[in-house]
Amino acid sequence: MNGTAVSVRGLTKRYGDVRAVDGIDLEIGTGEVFAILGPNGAGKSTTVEILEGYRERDAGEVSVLGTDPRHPTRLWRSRVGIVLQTANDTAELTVRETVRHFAAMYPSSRDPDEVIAKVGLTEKARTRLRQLSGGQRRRVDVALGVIGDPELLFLDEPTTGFDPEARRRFWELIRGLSDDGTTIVLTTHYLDEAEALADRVAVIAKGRIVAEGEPATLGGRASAKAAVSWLEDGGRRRIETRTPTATVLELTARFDGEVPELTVTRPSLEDVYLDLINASPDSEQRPS
Ligand SMILES: Nc1ncnc2c1ncn2[C@@H]1O[C@H](COP(=O)(O)OP(=O)(O)OP(=O)(O)O)[C@@H](O)[C@H]1O
Repeated sequence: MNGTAVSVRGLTKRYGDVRAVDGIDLEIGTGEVFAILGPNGAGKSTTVEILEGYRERDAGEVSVLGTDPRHPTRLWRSRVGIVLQTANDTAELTVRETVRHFAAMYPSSRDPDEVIAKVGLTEKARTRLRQLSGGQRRRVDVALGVIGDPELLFLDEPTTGFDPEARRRFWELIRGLSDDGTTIVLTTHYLDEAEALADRVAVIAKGRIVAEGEPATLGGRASAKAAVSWLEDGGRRRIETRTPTATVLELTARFDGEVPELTVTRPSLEDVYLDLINASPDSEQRPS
C-alpha cells in the first residue's frame, strides 16, 4: 500500500436496538479498489454513509483521506466523489448541461465531454435526463461522481440496471480511474463485478466483517477442493480432490491423451460468499 486512504477502528452504529454496524475495522490503501459485499441489511450503506460524512456513528475511529468525516471541510468534500442515486431536480436539463453544471462546483474538474464519453453517453449528450432509460440515468450518476476528479470514489451499487455491454464499459472506466491512482470503494451485489474490479473485498454480515481478502483467495477459495469432471462410458464423471493435477495426470495416462470434456473448477466467489453468509445462524439483524 502507498499510504492509507480509509482507516476505520471499532465502528459501531445502532438504530434503536438493531446493531447495524457492530465493530468494524477497515484499512483501505491509496489506489486500491475495495469492494464491500453483504446481504440486504448487512450494514454496508450505513458504513459507507459514515465514511462519506453523511451519517453519524455511535463509536469508533474513522479517517478518510486523513480527515474525520464527522467534520467535513469543503476541500475534503471536493476530494471525495460519491455516486448517488439519480436526483430528479435536473430532469429538464440535458446530459451535457447537467455534467457541466456539476463540473462548475469543483475546484479542478475533469472535462465534461470526456467524462460523458467515458460513460458511453456521447450520443445522448443533448438528451434531457427525463428522456433517458434507467441504465442511462445511472451512467449520468457515475459521470457526476467522477466529474470532480476525486482522489477517493464511493460507488454504491453502481451498475444496477446496466445492460451487459454498459457494465463492461463501466468496468473499463473504473479500471482507468484506478490506473490513474483513484481509490475506489464499491458496494455491490454482483459477485462477478467484485471479482472483475476489486483488489480486495470485505464480506459484511449482520454488521460485522466475516471475511476479507483478495477475491481469488477469499475464504480459502484457492486451496479448496477442486472438482474434476470428464466424460466416460457415455456418462459424466466427477470427483472432488485436493490434488487435481495428479488426477488430471492419471486421467491423461488412462485416456492416452485428450480427456473428453475435461473441466477442473474451484469454488466460485459466489460459492464462497454464500457459505460465509449462510454460516450466520439467521439472515436478519439480531437485536442487541
Ligand atoms: N435510518 C434507519 N433507521 C433505522 N434502521 C435503519 C436505518 N437505516 C438502516 N437501518 C437498519 O440497519 C441495518 C443495516 O442497513 P443498511 O442499509 O446499512 O444495510 P445494507 O447492507 O446497505 O443493505 P442493502 O444491501 O439492502 O442496501 C438494517 O437492519 C436496516 O433496517
